[in-house]
Amino acid sequence: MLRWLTAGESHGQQLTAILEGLPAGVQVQTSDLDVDLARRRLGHGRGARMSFEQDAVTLTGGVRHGLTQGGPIAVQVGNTEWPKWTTVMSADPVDPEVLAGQARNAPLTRPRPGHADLAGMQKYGFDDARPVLERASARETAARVALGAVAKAFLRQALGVEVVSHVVAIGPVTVPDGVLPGPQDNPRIDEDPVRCADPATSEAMVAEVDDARKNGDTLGGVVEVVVHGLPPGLGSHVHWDRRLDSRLAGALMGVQSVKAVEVGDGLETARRRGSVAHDEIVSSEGRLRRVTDRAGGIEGGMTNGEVLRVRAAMKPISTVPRALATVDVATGDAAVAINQRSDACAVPRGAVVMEAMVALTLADAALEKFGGDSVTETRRNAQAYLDALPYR
Ligand SMILES: Cc1cc2nc3c(=O)[nH]c(=O)nc-3n(C[C@H](O)[C@H](O)[C@H](O)COP(=O)(O)O)c2cc1C
Ligand SMILES: C=C(O[C@@H]1CC(C(=O)O)=C[C@@H](OP(=O)(O)O)[C@H]1O)C(=O)O
Repeated sequence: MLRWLTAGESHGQQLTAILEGLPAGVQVQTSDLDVDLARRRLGHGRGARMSFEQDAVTLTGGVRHGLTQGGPIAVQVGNTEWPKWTTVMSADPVDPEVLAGQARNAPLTRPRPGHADLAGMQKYGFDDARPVLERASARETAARVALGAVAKAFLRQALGVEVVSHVVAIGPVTVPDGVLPGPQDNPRIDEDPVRCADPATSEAMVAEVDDARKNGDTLGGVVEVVVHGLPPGLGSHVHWDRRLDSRLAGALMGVQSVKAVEVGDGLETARRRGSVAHDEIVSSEGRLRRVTDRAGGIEGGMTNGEVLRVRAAMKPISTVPRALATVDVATGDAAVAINQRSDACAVPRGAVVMEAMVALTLADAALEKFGGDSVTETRRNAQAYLDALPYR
């Protein structure tokens, strides 16, 4: 079983993450984590913080000389602005007079509709949104992305699996049907500012983000994670919490701002007749293949050996510069919501987070199926299973 945990606040010293249960012998080094962290920082619509944040990452446990050792993998991601926040975010008590002199410590009492502010203040008994937004912030996703890079390395080395993603919608601008990145075609942020695999749509998406920003507004959208090379049989039909689609949906819904998850053609499939909703099976060159992949590579809660496709819909950013109506909870008066530095559209960045969540979930399912204390053992077990499959 693979387990992972994150800790840390958006303006604290650092984020901390632990991944427990990964076999020994996975080749991974700091630069692999850096690559995905850099991808998560970029994308049209990002806010000011992402232009200077360094995501200083350190592997502090579980990896030696570029190889996992079988023990928990520990990662730290430093927050670049920490020196400005040492007092306000101090773990130890601070002299109230010193705190009072800190503008950054002024209580945030005008909760943003759509953010965690108000419900979090009510639930935890705070009269200030600071402690809520510090942990609700998607800053935390940097820690997940660092772990996701490790999970991707495992999937590639054990099973030859590639996890890629692309942006399929920003606001109302949507890619045409049938656009699907191949295993080596992960849209590159240095080539496409919104990581959309269709150039014409990408241009329209950029214009949509510019227009929203100009009007003091924000946008959401949809990302698709595409996984190539999966064997059939990850997950199970036998119990609800072992279904891979259920686990993937939970993992993706666990990302800040995700409000819907679709597997394969998802909602569109619900509108079709059965005769055109499923993926007919044919025998071709000695192998069983599907003519289509409407199911998105999952049937009965298990991978079916086809390309896995899952989509996650992110709502528009709730820190809307054209501030929304709220109530100042300190006075009870009508007010405009907190408006602080923020992304205008985080969808291209969010896609990298979704990749990480899918990679971690699949690595867990792969270890459940094939086990292995070393990656060599996992690979051998997976190969023996594939070799013994009665129908391929
Ligand atoms: C990569 C990423 C970046 C985000 N950036 C911001 C942001 O800059 N400002 C903001 O208000 N919300 C941002 N969000 C969304 C909030 O974190 C999220 O809406 C909030 O935590 C409330 O959770 P909920 O939307 O799931 O209800 C971002 C989300 C993601 C995934
Ligand atoms: C810090 C990140 O995203 C943040 C997510 C976020 C939110 O409310 O979710 C609000 C903003 O935080 P800040 O006020 O510090 O600029 C974003 O920048 C990040 O992705 O690393």
